[in-house]
Amino acid sequence: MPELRATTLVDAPLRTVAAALLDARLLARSIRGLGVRITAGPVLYVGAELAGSVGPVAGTLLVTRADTTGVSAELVGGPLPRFVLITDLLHTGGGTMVVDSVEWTSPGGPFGRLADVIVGRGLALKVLQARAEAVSARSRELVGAKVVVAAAIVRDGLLLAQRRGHPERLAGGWELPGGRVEPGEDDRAAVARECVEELGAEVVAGEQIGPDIPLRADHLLRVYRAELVAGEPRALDHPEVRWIGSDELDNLNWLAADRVVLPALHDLLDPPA
Ligand SMILES: Nc1nc2c([nH]c(=O)n2[C@H]2C[C@H](O)[C@@H](COP(=O)(O)OP(=O)(O)OP(=O)(O)O)O2)c(=O)[nH]1
Repeated sequence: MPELRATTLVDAPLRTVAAALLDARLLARSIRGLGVRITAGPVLYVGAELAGSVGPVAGTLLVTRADTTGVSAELVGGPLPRFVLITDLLHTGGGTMVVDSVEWTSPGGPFGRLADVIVGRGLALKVLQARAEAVSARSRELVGAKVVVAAAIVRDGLLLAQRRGHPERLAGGWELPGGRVEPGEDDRAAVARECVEELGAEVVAGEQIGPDIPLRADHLLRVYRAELVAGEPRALDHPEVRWIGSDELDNLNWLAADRVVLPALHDLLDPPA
C-alpha cells in the first residue's frame, strides 16, 4: 500500500499542537490539494463523519482518533479503496515532532502503482508540506490563546451537564460548567470560581481530561475533573443542569468542542478494567 510520511518540528508545546490538529478547517484545507474535499464542523472528534469526496468519488471521512497523541481519519462507505490520514505527535526537547502520513490503496494495478509513485507521491508530499506549515501557524496562534475551563464533576457514576441559555447561537446546547480564565488566574482556581458562580457549589479541580480544544481563533477549552466538596449544584446562570449516566453521554446535544472529550468522559464514568 503506498504510504507517504512527512515529519516537521513545531516550536510549541505538544498540547498546543494537539489542539491545532483538532481544528477541522485546517484538515479540510490541507487535504484539498490531494483531491479530497470534506465538509467539516469546527472541530474533529472521534466518530465525526465528514462528508467527503476523493476526486469524483464520494465517501465519508470517519475520524477514529482525536486526542493528545494526534488524529487519524479514514475514508469509509464509498467504493474507493483504503485512504487513511494519520498524524502522530512526539514530544522532543526542541519542540513537538509532527509525523503526518497518508496511506492509500492503489486501484489501478501495476500501472496504477507506477502512477502513484510518480504523480501521487509528488502531490501528497506537497500537501503534507502545506499541512505542516498550516499546523505550525495554527499552533503559534494557539500558544497565546485565552483559556476557557470546564468542570467534569462526577458523583455516584453520574456526570453533571449544563444546558446553555445564552448566547443565542449556543442556546440549547449542552456543555460542562465553566468559563473564561481571568488574567493572572490559575486554571484550577477558575474552575472553582466558575462553579460557585454558575452552580452555587464548591469544587476542587483535579487533572485535565482529554486534550486542549480550539474554540475560536484565540480561545481554547480545557476540561478538568472536579470533585464536589460543598453545596448542591443548581442552575444559577443557565436554564438546566442534569446528572447523566454514561449511557446518555452520546445522545446529548453537546456543543461541538465538548464532543472531543466524550471518550475521556466515558472512561471517567466507566473506568476501563
Ligand atoms: N463553560 C463552558 N464553555 C464552553 C464549553 N464548550 C464550549 O464550546 N464553550 C464555549 C462557549 C463560550 O463561547 C465560551 C465560554 O463562555 P462562558 O459564557 O461559559 O464563559 P464566561 O462565563 O467566562 O463568559 P461571559 O459570559 O462572562 O462572557 O466557551 C463548555 O463545556 N463549558
